Amino acid sequence: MTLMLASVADAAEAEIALIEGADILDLKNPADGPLGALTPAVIRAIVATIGGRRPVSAVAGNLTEPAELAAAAKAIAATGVDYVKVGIPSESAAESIAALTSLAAEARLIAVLFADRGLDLTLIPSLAAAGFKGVMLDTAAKDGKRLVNHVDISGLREFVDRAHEANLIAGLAGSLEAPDIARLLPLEPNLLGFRGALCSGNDRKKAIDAAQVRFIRDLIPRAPSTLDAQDEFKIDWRLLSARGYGPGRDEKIETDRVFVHDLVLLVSIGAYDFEREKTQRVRFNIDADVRRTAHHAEDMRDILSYDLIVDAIRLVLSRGHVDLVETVAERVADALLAHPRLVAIKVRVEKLDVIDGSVGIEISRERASQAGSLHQLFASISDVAAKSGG
Ligand SMILES: O=C[C@H](O)COP(=O)(O)O
Repeated sequence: MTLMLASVADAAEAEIALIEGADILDLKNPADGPLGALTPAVIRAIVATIGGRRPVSAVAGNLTEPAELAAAAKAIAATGVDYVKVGIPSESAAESIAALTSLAAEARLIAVLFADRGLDLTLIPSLAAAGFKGVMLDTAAKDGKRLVNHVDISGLREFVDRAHEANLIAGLAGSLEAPDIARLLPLEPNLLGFRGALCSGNDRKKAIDAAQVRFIRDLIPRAPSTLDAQDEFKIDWRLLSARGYGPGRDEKIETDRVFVHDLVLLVSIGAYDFEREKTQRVRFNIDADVRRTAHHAEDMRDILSYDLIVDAIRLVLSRGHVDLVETVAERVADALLAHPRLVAIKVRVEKLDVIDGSVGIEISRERASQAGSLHQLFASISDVAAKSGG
């Protein structure tokens, strides 16, 4: 499952983040760049205040010289935090990893790579070999550009997948905003990290705001044990389903339609040999029937964003050549039906360069029942927990 990491600057902020449900408290000085460190004395005091109620991480500072970085990380590890986040400088990555290897044997280190400083995915196996526990992708320049402005959705999936293949915790951060969350959750990162989005005016140097922490928290599914406490999951559909009840196709569910129309992308598709050597234009039309909330939609908690549909298409296409439009349509429908709010979907995929006109497929798929949606949700949570060893 995906946990919420909240970066906090002092004990008061840590208490707010803890009360509002952040899963991991990350100690840093946001006034001093992306990985500004607090002093060991301040970190010790905050750790004592938190008193083991949540796991705590702390950053080692914005350092580029390997020996200095290792010494700073060692001092932070000695404060009693659960994890030390260490920025891996792109100019001395191999040397820094080597300098941190002995500490990695005795402390839990999370490497931070920066998406805006030339992301090098080949570092991931080296981090695993050096004994790091995890790797986070973040942005160094806090200049309004978000993580997805630097690495597209298929690149982010590759980052998460490579980290999991190396048995590392995978984290994503970098001026993430509320609409980013639903887009990143399908990639199944173990952590999503936030600072700016939790603060007044989305300004990471200002104080944390309890309402904003709550808003972000509400967008990330909680652990299964707390799911039943959420409004959306008050009915125990698993229990009802086991007893033979449950809303099926006949039950009227109020829906709204979210659509993406006339999206044309260059795709490697086709069963002929000559179609493997080039891309061709493919038009996508998607109509998704989405379960309506009981109240008027007011923020990201109430909707399914069209971004999710575009991302699902791009993720399906990023897997490489596909012979059939039918396969693409089924994969897009499957990916989107994993979203618990989606009730039914129509996917139309047309090849535009085959004849003077278009050829293609239109499929309609619907969720069998709400019990099905819950099954999928729980299955995906246990998959991630298994991947992260937790
Ligand atoms: O570790 C996560 C970072 O503190 C994220 O900060 P940000 O959301 O302001 O980029």
